[in-house]
Amino acid sequence: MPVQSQPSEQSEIEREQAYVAMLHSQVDIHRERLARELAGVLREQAQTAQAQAERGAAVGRLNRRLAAFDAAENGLCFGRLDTTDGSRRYLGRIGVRGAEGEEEPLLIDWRAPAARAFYTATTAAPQGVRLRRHLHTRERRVVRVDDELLDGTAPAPADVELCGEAALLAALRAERTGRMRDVVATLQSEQDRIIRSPHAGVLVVQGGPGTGKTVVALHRAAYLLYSHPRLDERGVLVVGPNPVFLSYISQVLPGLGESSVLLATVGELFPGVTAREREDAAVAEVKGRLAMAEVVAAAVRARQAQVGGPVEVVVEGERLTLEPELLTGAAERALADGLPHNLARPRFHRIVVEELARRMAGVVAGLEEQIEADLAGHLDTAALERDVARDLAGIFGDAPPSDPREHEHAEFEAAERAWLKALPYDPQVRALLEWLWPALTPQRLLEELFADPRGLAEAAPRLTADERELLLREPGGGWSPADVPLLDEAAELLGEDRRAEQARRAREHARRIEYAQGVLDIARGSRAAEEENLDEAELLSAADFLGAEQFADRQEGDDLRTVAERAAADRTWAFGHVIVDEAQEVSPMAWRLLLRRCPTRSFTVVGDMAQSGQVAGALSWSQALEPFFGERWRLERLTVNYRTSAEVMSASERVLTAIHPELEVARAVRAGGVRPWRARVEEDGLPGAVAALAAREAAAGTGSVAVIAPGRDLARLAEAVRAAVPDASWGAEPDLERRVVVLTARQAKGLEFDSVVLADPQGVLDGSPHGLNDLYVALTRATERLAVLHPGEVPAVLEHLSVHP
Ligand SMILES: Nc1ncnc2c1ncn2[C@@H]1O[C@H](COP(=O)(O)OP(=O)(O)OP(=O)(O)O)[C@@H](O)[C@H]1O
Repeated sequence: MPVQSQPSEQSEIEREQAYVAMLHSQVDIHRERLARELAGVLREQAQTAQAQAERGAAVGRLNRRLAAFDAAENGLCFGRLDTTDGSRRYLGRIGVRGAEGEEEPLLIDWRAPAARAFYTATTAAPQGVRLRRHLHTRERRVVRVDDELLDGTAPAPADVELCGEAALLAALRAERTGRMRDVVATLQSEQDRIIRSPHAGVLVVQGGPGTGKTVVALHRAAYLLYSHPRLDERGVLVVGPNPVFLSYISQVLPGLGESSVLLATVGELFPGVTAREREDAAVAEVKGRLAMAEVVAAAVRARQAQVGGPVEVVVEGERLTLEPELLTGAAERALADGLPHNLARPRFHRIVVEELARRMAGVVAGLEEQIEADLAGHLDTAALERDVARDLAGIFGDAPPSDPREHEHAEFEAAERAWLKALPYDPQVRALLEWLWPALTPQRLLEELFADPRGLAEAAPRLTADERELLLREPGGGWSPADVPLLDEAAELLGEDRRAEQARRAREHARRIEYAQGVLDIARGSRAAEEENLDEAELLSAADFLGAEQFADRQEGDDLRTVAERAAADRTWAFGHVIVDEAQEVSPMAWRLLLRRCPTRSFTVVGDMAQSGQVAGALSWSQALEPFFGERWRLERLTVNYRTSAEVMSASERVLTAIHPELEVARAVRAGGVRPWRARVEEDGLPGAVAALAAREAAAGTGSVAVIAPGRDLARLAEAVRAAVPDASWGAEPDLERRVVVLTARQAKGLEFDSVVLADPQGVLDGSPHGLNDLYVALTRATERLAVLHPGEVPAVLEHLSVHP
């Protein structure tokens, strides 16, 4: 272990205080300048659409920079590196430049290459670093410094070396608040390597509980946004397993000054749909299977003129028959360029209307012919007329008269054109076209599919009858998170016919121009009236600068939403990078959705296969990712557990072995905590015992307490806990900032608490086919204390815990 020297002299702290104070005043100057610049841009008149877009971009950029300055207010500067060549660098949450002309920055951003040694220099490989100093600050005050000398005077440790061990352990010992914090000051070398790995391609990070996978994922988002400034425009998507988890991590990126990041569950990624319906894990599992892509595609195909026999329509009393082959041919032509359903629809309709028009024109021509033929039976006047005309032409040398068939053809074409115009308004024809090829929204397609046992059987022949039964439901019941990837799949295949919307916008725009013209005319009119009394300068008005169109554009206003807000509202938004946390939870159908959100396939995927709670969860990363990325992904591992004490980790060891004998338990950095224990309680006494223990834990310290229990028993236990601790929180979206929360293992995924009371481990095991994984998640949430209360026998995997006296 490197030497941890605690400079006793107050003077060291004072010295650093002076530097930190100077940094803050410099930041204040920059901030003021930025605020002035922003106010100036907001005052500017953007007169064209392009200028408006540029103004919007400038406002976004300045706002982001101001947010970064604000976020850096706490912990602005947290480190110092002294090198063997005598130079010194300060590191912080943002970079701070000195006065004009000064080359060296006053503070180096933690993401800059020059900051890297702070996270990676070790006694064995000091990289020219002599001293690494951690500065602990409270608001703008320096309260402590921790030093490590890497100059070779200390022996290299035999085990893995921690960077800034004192600062790290202090961070890990701090009580949990219900919100994750950033750890820029104490990132470890293996984490740093992953955070800075190249942006392109797919990076998979496997690590046991508490190894900092979430920490790495979020700091990587901040790193990528810093080192690839263009990413700011497309934004980064961070996907988490549930809203509770997202609220737990929600402060980290804003705290790092990054706002171009959208945090969402997969269920939140279809704008306009709130997927809150709960459903059985078995139903969600079927919906998540890759085979569902084919089911949705078949359901769409079934709505594209798939008829069992000839189709008839009556127009003006005429019965016309369309053969199935004709309709199939029309469908193929409509889809020829790979158009989605709703965009191919007008084409299909046109082809069918053309056919009907041709037939109607033919019918009418046929009728005329019939009448003429009847007349000809009496006298062939037409032939006679033709002979006379030919004779006359021979006498006077005229061109021979045109072939009457040409005339008939022209008549036919005119009739056809008339029908082409008229048929789309014929109610019967319209009904037929709508039936053959309806306009579909993803919602309508799925609601109709899931309400129709026959249609579902045809679309999903590879599912068993029982599996199809799981999918059937009444329409109008709302959407579940597992429906969202299906809606997205349907949206891709259906496409959106935006012509109506575009026409509406065009009309609206024209109306605005007309209105603007009126305003300008009034302005000019009133000026003419006042001209005699006013100076030239005072006469300048909107009318002098703007045309009606520009004026109308200005009325429409700028789009000042952040990148994250715009991305959240747009299903087709392409993110620059996607981070998937707890990725072992992501179903194949959800992967397809995520791939669409990032066509460049730039992904960071973090998770732990041992914590998979999916019924048909993938057993390995290869199995999970191969269908989407093939072999094109890199695997990194995190091996050190920062959350859980060695004692708590060893309590969960047998569970891990039962799940995946080949997975190694992550090495815990902290030992010497409280030993986990178990106690048997009477079945009836479980709620009372859980409540009493939760109340005791809450009273014992200031840290957070979680009761983790099987879903089927959650309400009963939560009520008992609330009787003892009235402000305890539970439910669909529990408030993590309360001292005591009651959760299922599924809800607790990714979270951590100072103390965990696990109620009824057998119930957790029995609650899902992946009960062992859920139990593993529950056990590994504790940072300090873990107690297990079991009604009846203890599950074998927990037998080794010491029994509470
Ligand atoms: N370098 C670090 N410095 C300080 N704290 C750290 C560091 N790395 C991780 N931690 C802390 O360890 C805890 C666990 O981190 P995190 O939640 O990222 O782990 P995880 O691998 O995602 O865990 P799980 O799989 O159980 O969800 C958090 O409190 C985090 O702040």
